[in-house]
Order: sequence, then structure tokens, then C-alpha cells
Amino acid sequence: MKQVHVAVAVVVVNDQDILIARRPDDKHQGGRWEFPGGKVEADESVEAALVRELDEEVALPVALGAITSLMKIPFEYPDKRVLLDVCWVEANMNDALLAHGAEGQEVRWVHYSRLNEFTFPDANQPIVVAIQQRLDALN
Ligand SMILES: Nc1nc2c([nH]c(=O)n2[C@@H]2O[C@H](COP(=O)(O)OP(=O)(O)OP(=O)(O)O)[C@@H](O)[C@H]2O)c(=O)[nH]1
Ligand SMILES: [Mg+2]
Repeated sequence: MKQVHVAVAVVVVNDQDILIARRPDDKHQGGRWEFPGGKVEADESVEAALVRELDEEVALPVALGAITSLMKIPFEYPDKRVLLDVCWVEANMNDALLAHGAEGQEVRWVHYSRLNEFTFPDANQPIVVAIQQRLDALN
């Protein structure tokens, strides 16, 4: 199976709240919560893919300088092989207020300590752990 390179954004505001969205029922891992993002296109950097996906999916403007790499997660689903290229994205409050499900999906800002209450795709478990470690250290 070909590996799909996916850019994934952990968008953080005030070192507290994280942006999550619900995947449409008819898509891979449908119905689960996700961090916004999507496939990296040919000749596109991960950061550029995230600027594009955050605009398309949640109408959130971010500067390239606000994006740093967090972790890479190779994962095999029964039906799909992915490489999640997970980045940390610091958003400011004014931009965060503009964010919404631009493709009709439900989106929420969730306090990082409550991420465990949501069901994410199986590949995401290490991401939730990393977010909580990082923000616990700052709070
Ligand atoms: N965006 C996103 N995708 C994830 C996460 N975790 C995870 O396993 N994936 C997987 O990564 C793959 C690609 O993500 P995607 O469906 O958002 O891709 P996309 O925005 O380009 O959508 P499209 O396929 O409709 O063009 C999917 O198979 C999805 O299940 C996550 O937290 N966020
Ligand atoms: Mg997507």
C-alpha cells in the first residue's frame, strides 16, 4: 500500500485550548474527531499544506512562522497507510474567533486536559499524550 503523507495541525490558543473537528461520516475514520489537516500535495511543504488546509477546512489564517514540527507518526490502518506529519500551530485569539467548520463539519475548541473525552483515529493517541505533556509543563 502506498503511504499517504498527511499534514496535521495542533492549533493552540493561550497555551490552553486546542481546535478539533469531526470527520464527515462518509470519509476514512468518519465520525471520529481529528486535528485539522490533510494530504500534502506534490511539491508542497508540510507547512504550506497546513496553511492551505487550515484556510480551506476551518477558515483560520496562520503565518508560516507560527508552525513548528511536533512529531511524525507512521501508522497502518487495515485499509490505509499514513504518515502523520504533526505540527504545533500557535494561533492568536482574534484569528481563533474566526475559525469555523468551513466544510460544514462540527468544530470545537477544547481544553487540552479534556481531549481524552473525544474519540480520535487510532493513529492519534501519541499526539494527545504529547499535547498534554507539553501544556502541563507550561500551565
Ligand atoms: N486531518 C487529519 N487526518 C488524520 C488524522 N488522524 C488520521 O489518522 N488522519 C488520516 O489522514 C488521512 C488524510 O486526511 P484527510 O482526510 O484530512 O485528507 P484531506 O483533508 O486531504 O481530504 P480529502 O481526502 O477529502 O482530500 C485520512 O485517512 C485520515 O483518516 C487527524 O488527526 N487529522
Ligand atoms: Mg482534511
